[in-house]
Amino acid sequence: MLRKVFTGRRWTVEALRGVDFTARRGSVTALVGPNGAGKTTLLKILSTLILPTSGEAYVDGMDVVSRAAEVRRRIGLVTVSDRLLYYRLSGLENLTFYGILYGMSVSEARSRARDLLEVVGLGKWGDEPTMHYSTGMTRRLAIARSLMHDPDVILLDEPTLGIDAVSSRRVRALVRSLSDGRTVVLTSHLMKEVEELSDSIYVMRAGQVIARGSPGEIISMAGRVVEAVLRREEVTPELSRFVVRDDRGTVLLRAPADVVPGDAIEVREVEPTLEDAYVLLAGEGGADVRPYQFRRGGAHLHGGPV
Ligand SMILES: Nc1ncnc2c1ncn2[C@@H]1O[C@H](COP(=O)(O)OP(=O)(O)OP(=O)(O)O)[C@@H](O)[C@H]1O
Repeated sequence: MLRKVFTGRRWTVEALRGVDFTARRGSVTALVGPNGAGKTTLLKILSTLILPTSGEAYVDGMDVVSRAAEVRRRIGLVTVSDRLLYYRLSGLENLTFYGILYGMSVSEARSRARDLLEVVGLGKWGDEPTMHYSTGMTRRLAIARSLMHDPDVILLDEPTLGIDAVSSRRVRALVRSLSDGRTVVLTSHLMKEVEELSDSIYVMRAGQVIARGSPGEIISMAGRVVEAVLRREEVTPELSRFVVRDDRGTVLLRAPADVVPGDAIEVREVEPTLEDAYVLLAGEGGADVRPYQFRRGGAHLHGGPV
């Protein structure tokens, strides 16, 4: 069970309170949860950027603490704030530079960089300084960079944050293709994206995993879901997280059937979505949901026990 406590002189934050995590090769695993749930902290531990306070984490069966250097060689990390690109350099030069840092010869690095620019759909832009790239293009270049050393594991923190719908589609298609033979772990707040992309989902809240399963399994945790129109005064604080539209006087909810009051103005059963399950699990009161049972302690990225 992984724990991570951040401490200052006068404060302590328990970012991970005993998390058990396994991601499999050839699949996309998503970490979802409200702000502060501990998703990024978990990614940082898996990528050896920070040390766990206690517990173990493995990548390909290797302990991220005692074998950090080997783990790093097997991991590609893509984060939201990309300060690792040199804006005056072209996409090709940026990638080549990283290839050289990974020990490749200049020609080897340049050739791999050219190939990867094609993979991420930036072939035509390779010679353009990256300061001219859009946010979506920069994100794709960051993904290409994370692939330079051909890692087995790709960790992506909010890969489509801040990019437009068309670019997001390209990034999602790219992420999906990355899982071919690799282990992909991503965080996202977009439940549609998670539903579309992932094979396995961990729902985190306040440093703990409160549910995990395939998208279908997580969706089924929402039970029967209805859309209901209520008078505004009927919306209790417990119901407020289910509100999807607030017109004057009446309010539209999407909620589990059993929480909707019997005297609702209108009730209609709908197909549950991942977002419905997420709102139920991770929203206020989500802590009431009992955590699922886990088989082994620690965190594993493929190769670990299942
Ligand atoms: N370096 C740090 N020093 C102190 N506290 C930190 C540090 N990094 C994270 N935390 C705290 O740990 C908790 C978990 O943060 P984390 O960034 O892992 O959450 P998250 O699930 O990724 O959230 P978000 O969705 O907002 O990215 C938060 O309370 C955060 O404030």
